[in-house]
Amino acid sequence: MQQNDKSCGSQGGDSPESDMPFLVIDIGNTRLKWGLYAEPTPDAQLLAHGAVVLEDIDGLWQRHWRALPTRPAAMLGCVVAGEAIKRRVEEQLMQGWGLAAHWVSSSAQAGGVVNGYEHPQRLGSDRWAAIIGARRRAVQHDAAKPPPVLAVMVGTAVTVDAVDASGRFLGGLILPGFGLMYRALESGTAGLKVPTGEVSDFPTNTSDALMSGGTDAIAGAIERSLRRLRVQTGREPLLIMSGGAVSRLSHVEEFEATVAENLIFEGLLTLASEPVKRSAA
Ligand SMILES: Nc1ncnc2c1ncn2[C@@H]1O[C@H](COP(=O)(O)OP(=O)(O)O)[C@@H](O)[C@H]1O
Ligand SMILES: CC(C)(COP(=O)(O)O)[C@@H](O)C(=O)NCCC(=O)O
Ligand SMILES: [K+]
Repeated sequence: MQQNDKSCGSQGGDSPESDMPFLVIDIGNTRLKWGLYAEPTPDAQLLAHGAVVLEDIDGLWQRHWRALPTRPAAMLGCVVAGEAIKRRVEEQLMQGWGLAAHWVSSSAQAGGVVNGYEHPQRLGSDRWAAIIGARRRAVQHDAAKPPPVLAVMVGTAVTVDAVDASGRFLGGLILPGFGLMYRALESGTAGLKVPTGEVSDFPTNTSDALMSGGTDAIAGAIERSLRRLRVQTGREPLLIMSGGAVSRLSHVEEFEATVAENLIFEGLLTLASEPVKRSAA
């Protein structure tokens, strides 16, 4: 997993000269993740990447970006954290590189996906990017007959989003992530503390019971969505998972998942590579 450090910046091997180095940014409710790619295409080489918790957002330029040998020529991001956080990132991009920020808004159709949300613009833009990244992987999997795909993001919240074989986003679930579940249990009860337990089928102590309960809540939601998508489409869906806490599901044996560490980046690059109108916010 590449993005689990509290605040890490790293530079990948060789940095080939590129006409159009491209920065992608995903600002969630816990962390900002960034990636610098050689060009704005989905198969571009990842030159450098990092993550920072939102409390440390003001150190992005000093601690992550200032020392990069390659200057991005443009950027595209998605942000579901508040307006204030977005501004602080925009300021650093502008002051450091003179770079104007461009942010994805969810739309009725983009990147090969038709958005089935009742109000397409209200879909979280991070979900939209992940859905577009997942659909691209389904097309890559079988270009002639792409399978339906379930895009699961395990971050602050967990989202489970279904795309059918034609590339239509059918809808999806939002549930609390591991941290939110455990904090809710801790603050809502007198006797529970955040667990460091093990997952087991029939837990026999409090820590294991909490750890297993949280894992089963999320794994169960995935299993149910997977089953519904299978029934609705009559085909075996692809299951693609990503997000900072995705490794907590790695031992779940009930389903076979592909972990795509940079699923949101893949979606952002897909969007960047197609000529569409975007608002410079
Ligand atoms: N260093 C870290 N700091 C904070 N959360 C981390 C860290 N490493 C892993 N995590 C886990 O990843 C989750 C955040 O994942 P992420 O995908 O960055 O969320 P978001 O996109 O909502 O900000 C946290 O809830 C936590 O479970
Ligand atoms: C569901 C989310 C909170 C997930 O946020 P995250 O866990 O990535 O921080 C975010 O995508 C969001 O605020 N969505 C808007 C509501 C919606 O998608 O319906
Ligand atoms: K996210």
